[in-house]
Amino acid sequence: MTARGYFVTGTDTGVGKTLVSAALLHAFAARSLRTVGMKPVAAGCEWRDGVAYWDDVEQLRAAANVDAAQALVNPYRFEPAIAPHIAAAQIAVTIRLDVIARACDALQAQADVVIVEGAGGFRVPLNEHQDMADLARRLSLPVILVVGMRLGCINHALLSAEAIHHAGLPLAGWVANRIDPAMAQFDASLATLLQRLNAPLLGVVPWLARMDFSALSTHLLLEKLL
Ligand SMILES: Nc1ncnc2c1ncn2[C@@H]1O[C@H](COP(=O)(O)OP(=O)(O)OP(=O)(O)O)[C@@H](O)[C@H]1O
Ligand SMILES: C[C@H](N)[C@H](N)CCCCCC(=O)O
Ligand SMILES: [Mg+2]
Repeated sequence: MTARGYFVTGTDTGVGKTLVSAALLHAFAARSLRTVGMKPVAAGCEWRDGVAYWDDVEQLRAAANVDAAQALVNPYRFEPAIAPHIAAAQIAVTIRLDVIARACDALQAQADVVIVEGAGGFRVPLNEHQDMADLARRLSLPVILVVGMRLGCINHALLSAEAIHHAGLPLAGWVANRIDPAMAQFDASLATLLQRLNAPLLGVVPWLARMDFSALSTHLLLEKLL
């Protein structure tokens, strides 16, 4: 539990990375640590009264106890909810890892723990040559894998773990997030992942009708983090 931050990835987009990242921020804050969230690349905004909002960025900011500058928390944001390298190319922007790494350094100087949320899964491209795996490696952060528990997640989780290992990064832990309350064979699937993922299970997040990140943080066992 001594890492200066974690890179939160997932088995896919929409599997609960933001939810788990927010819960982690609350859990670390409950241990009297200064926390900040980072969403280096956000794709897909909501418009409210003519103003664009990126929900992940808002949620991470709300869950953190350090109020860091928006440009550090979220160096890159794109309007359409599409793959980031495509969104960037559409407006002639190149996502640069050095820009993100500098912002992360600045956040680390302001907080004890920085929770960096990826976008989509671990091999989502960021520019012509680099992807999320390169970013996690550049930031030198241990990885937390959020497994969205639904049919197909066993394969996605094992492939993600393999890619994290291949990137030379520690898989500090994984979280089973129950995104499909009707999933058949939930217990057997969880048992399979427990047997085959070579990392501690930090918690099982139940299907939640209402979001309560603070209560949710009690489902995460931080002491199991490497
Ligand atoms: N355990 C859960 N119970 C109920 N709803 C959930 C649960 N986990 C996630 N969700 C819902 O699923 C949706 C996707 O979750 P979330 O935004 O955290 O995914 P993500 O992995 O961060 O996606 P992205 O790749 O877009 O960042 C959200 O509407 C969230 O509220
Ligand atoms: C728009 C979405 N919610 C994420 N921000 C980006 C997901 C990119 C997925 C790319 C892919 O793997 O095909
Ligand atoms: Mg998210």
